[in-house]
Amino acid sequence: METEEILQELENVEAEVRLVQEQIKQLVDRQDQLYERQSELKSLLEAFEASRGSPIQYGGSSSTAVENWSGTFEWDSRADDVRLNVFGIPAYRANQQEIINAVLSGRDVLVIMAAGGGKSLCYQLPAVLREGIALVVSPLLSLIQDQVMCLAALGIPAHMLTSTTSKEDEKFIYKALEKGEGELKMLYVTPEKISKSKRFMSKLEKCHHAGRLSLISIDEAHCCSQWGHDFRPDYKNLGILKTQFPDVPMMALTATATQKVQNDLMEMLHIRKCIKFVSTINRPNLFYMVREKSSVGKVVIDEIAKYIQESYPNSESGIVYCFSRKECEQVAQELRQRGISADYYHADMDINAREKVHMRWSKNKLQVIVGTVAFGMGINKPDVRFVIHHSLSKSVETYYQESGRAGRDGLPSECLLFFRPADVPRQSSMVFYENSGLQNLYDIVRYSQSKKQCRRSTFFRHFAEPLQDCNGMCDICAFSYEVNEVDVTRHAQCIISLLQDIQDNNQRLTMLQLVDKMKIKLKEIDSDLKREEIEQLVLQLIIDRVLSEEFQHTAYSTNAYVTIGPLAKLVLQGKKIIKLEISSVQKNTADNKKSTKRSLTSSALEFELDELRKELASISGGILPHSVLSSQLIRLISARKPSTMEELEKIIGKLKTGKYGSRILEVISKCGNSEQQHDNNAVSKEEQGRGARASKRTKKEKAVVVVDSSDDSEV
Ligand SMILES: Nc1ncnc2c1ncn2[C@@H]1O[C@H](COP(=O)(O)OP(=O)(O)OP(=O)(O)O)[C@@H](O)[C@H]1O
Ligand SMILES: [Mg+2]
Repeated sequence: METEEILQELENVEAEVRLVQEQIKQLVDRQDQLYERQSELKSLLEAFEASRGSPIQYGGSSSTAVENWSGTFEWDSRADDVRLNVFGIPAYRANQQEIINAVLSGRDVLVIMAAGGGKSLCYQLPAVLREGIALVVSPLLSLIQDQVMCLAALGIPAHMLTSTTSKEDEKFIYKALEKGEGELKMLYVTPEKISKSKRFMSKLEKCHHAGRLSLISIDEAHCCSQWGHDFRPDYKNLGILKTQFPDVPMMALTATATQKVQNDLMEMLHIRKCIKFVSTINRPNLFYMVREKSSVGKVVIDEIAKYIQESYPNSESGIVYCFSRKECEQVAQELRQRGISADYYHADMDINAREKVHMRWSKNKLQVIVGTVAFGMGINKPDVRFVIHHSLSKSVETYYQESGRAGRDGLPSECLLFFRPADVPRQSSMVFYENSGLQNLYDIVRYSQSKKQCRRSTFFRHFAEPLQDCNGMCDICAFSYEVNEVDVTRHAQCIISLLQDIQDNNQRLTMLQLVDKMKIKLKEIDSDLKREEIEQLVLQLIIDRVLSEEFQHTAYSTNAYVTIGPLAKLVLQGKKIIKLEISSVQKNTADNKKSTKRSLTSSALEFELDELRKELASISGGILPHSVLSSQLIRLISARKPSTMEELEKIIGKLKTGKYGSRILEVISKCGNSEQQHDNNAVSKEEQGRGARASKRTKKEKAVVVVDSSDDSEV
């Protein structure tokens, strides 16, 4: 062999080795994911088998087979009294009573309950009932402040020990811990206090020694696990609490946790024998929908503005999530120009400016917050009626969390995602280095692209939970689209050979460039695929690992390119058939309109009560309107229209009736006569709104792809 020949072959062999290594890496990643899924499915199966013949697993407690936490307990009547007359809560929600019973029986408890499910009551009520001081660990100052303020409004002595606590308050708290002096029932701290303050820990030990530490509660417990979405290093050290105070019942609470996170946090907190209460992740009051996103920025904003104005004419609260800080500012400004009260929130702002925006929104003085992912865990507003994603989230889990900030009060709310394929490469170039980052992204892309599969089913699958009925609460189930499955294997082969040629010439293509080239090339095979369908196909091939994304760093950004993937060969050999879902018109029948009948507008009385709670909140030392009366209580009062203090007390309890009862009854009697008239108007307005929304959903724009790669991003 000539030297040149050897070199040539060596080069080829090395190139192939690189390719094989890449394929091995992808296969190993895939194997890991499959193992993880396998273990999730096995646990699911075990759970099914364990619960066979006994009550349902989800929505019921996983411990029902062993102990009956819904039976009668000696504290039942005291607990009922505190629930109604102190917290103003007319009835327990799923699992709350069982959890409270387990804690009051002295057991360690893990609570997995969806956002807004009512986890706080599960530790606040036992804290009131048990002798001594309950310690609550919570990750964010804003969450702590909000809770302490709400508890103070209910007359429950709660304090916080954080970086903002004054010397005087600190002294009061330390005295209460050490000597049992002063009134202190609940103490909120950030995890740093446990891991960094020896002084605090020594006071806590004294409190425990004197038998006054009643309960330890770890809120947002998923922060313990590095597999969760919000890992906090200081949460890792909280295991010390169980080691030091083994006889004090500990509760760990979180909104969502995969099996892996659950196991991890039980391990970290040393509560392996805890009783686990898993409620469903389903949020039946949320309506999920996806809309095609125009490539023209202004058109997207027009659509968002129109949607908000038509669906929420009474300035109901909402959030718009954007990809980058720059985008947040632009979108907020453009919404304002269209007459919507909106402001932005992102990590680049100083903390005071951020807090100011948050407070205006919490007090209903601002309708919409346009935020990046930085606007997250601290949000405690229960009456968020809509969450719009201007851009794609990075995973199903993130989308579930972000969209889940809607409707925490249990009332109907909407989650709308604007999707265009061009948003995918800018996300993938941010997440590709994360553990399973690309796979997680592709899962949410699958959610967004699907035209046939119920949106909810994605969440059940992701959290390894059995499917539940969607009840027409997603666009797919509500407006059964007419979908044709078209065999596009030939088109896929064409894409692969085009990419092969490009790679043979040592060139690369971005998704946008590939789609451009394909548009021309497909003419050769007489294809009538539209541009957006080619985009959809390229994305589908990436998700199905026929193609791959590859990344290259420049000084300013990371660029995503499309290359041939591990399964391309199968397609070329005709062993893998590729089908594309193409939807034509939607069947928007009267029937499915009926199934989405959601009561989104309020009656005159609800409106007046909402005004009243704002007024009462501002004269009650700046507490938030929802801690005066929740939206759900407003609905109950409007439905029952109590006319005496006694009747009102049955709905909102003694404490709230004592404080606000006379004003509430005044509003009810004033509104009595005009109510019917307003109701009629409201109904016709709602019908109009729905009609308009339905027709908007039928409208389709043509998508032209523009890849923005220079955006600054939050992550
Ligand atoms: N049994 C109940 N009936 C009516 N409202 C309730 C009940 N329990 C709690 N709530 C209300 O539901 C709202 C959400 O409760 P909470 O803040 O405890 O939710 P959470 O489970 O902690 O959610 P997140 O995961 O978002 O923190 C609050 O306004 C609370 O007052
Ligand atoms: Mg909570």
